[in-house]
Amino acid sequence: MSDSITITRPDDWHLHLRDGDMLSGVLPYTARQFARAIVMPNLAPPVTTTAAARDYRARIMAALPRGFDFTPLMTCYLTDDTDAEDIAQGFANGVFTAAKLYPANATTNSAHGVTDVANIRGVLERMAEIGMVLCVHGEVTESDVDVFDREAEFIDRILAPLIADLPDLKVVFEHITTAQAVDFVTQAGSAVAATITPQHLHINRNAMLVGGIRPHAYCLPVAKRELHRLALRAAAISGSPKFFLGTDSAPHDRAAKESACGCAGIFNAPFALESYVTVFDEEGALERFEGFASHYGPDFYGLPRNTDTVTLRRTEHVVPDCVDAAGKPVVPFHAGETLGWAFEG
Ligand SMILES: NC(=O)N[C@@H](CC(=O)O)C(=O)O
Ligand SMILES: [Zn+2]
Ligand SMILES: [Zn+2]
Repeated sequence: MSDSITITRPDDWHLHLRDGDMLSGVLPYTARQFARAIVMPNLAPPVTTTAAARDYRARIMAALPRGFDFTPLMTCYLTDDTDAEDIAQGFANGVFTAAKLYPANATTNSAHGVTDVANIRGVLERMAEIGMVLCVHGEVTESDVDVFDREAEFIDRILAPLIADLPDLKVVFEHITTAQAVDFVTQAGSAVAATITPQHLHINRNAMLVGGIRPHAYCLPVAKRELHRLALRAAAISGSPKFFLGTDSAPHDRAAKESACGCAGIFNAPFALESYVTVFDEEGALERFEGFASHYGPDFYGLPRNTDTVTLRRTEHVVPDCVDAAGKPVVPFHAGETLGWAFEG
């Protein structure tokens, strides 16, 4: 039983950094562990143009404390009116790394999202030509579809036809939560990959609903039955380069979560690597952690792997009930639990 593990420094391929005080408050937690992160564009208003992404990236860099080496990789929030020329130029200029498909009203700040993928067919075709990755929040939004079925329905109704139509388009099916998504990604060609969050490896829907309603376990896509969690764990530790790390760390201040209509999102940035490595350890797959955390993401995006390393050590520590994010209290994932691994840097 090894007491420590040293791996190539990881990147986070799905992250919400927010803006303003919240940005300053949460950024150090991510920058402490990760070299780069795919930064989600669902601000209010969303980041829909190269100019807006350039400004947002500058605000992120201004919020980064001295001594951290961190590179934000920006994404473009696709709308029905996205200009293919603008995002292609943003990609060519190194402002955009990817573009993000939010089905309209699927999740937090997605009201300006795409109402029908047919409306962005030209943009997606252009992205396929230039090799720009499409990140997807994969849930349908029809009111007659049960919330627990929305990801599986998305595969059948939207994703499978899209991939058949544009087989060269690089697609990351983000924060997958179902066995159906695991199967779909496994069987798809090499242009299709998926990210997996720590929470979906640790919790099923009971964690949210048994013994009281627990708003800090609520995120979208919502955690599913145990059989899905087990399928996700098997995928994460499989060694398949199609599955890699994306935390979907999504901070909301405590009051916005503990509400009659609580926001979706789990803030896992403070102990993200500790959370993931626990899963690989429990599964007896520590030797496959580095691929998932540090290799398959950059390989898929066509970016170089990081060259420095980080170390995690087997040490018990209790996760605080609440952390401060520039004056705002935010409840972290695993609050009050004891984790068996600590990040050393
Ligand atoms: N995952 C979440 O539950 N919430 C995210 C949005 C998202 O990734 O869908 C957020 O921005 O809060
Ligand atoms: Zn999402
Ligand atoms: Zn997200």
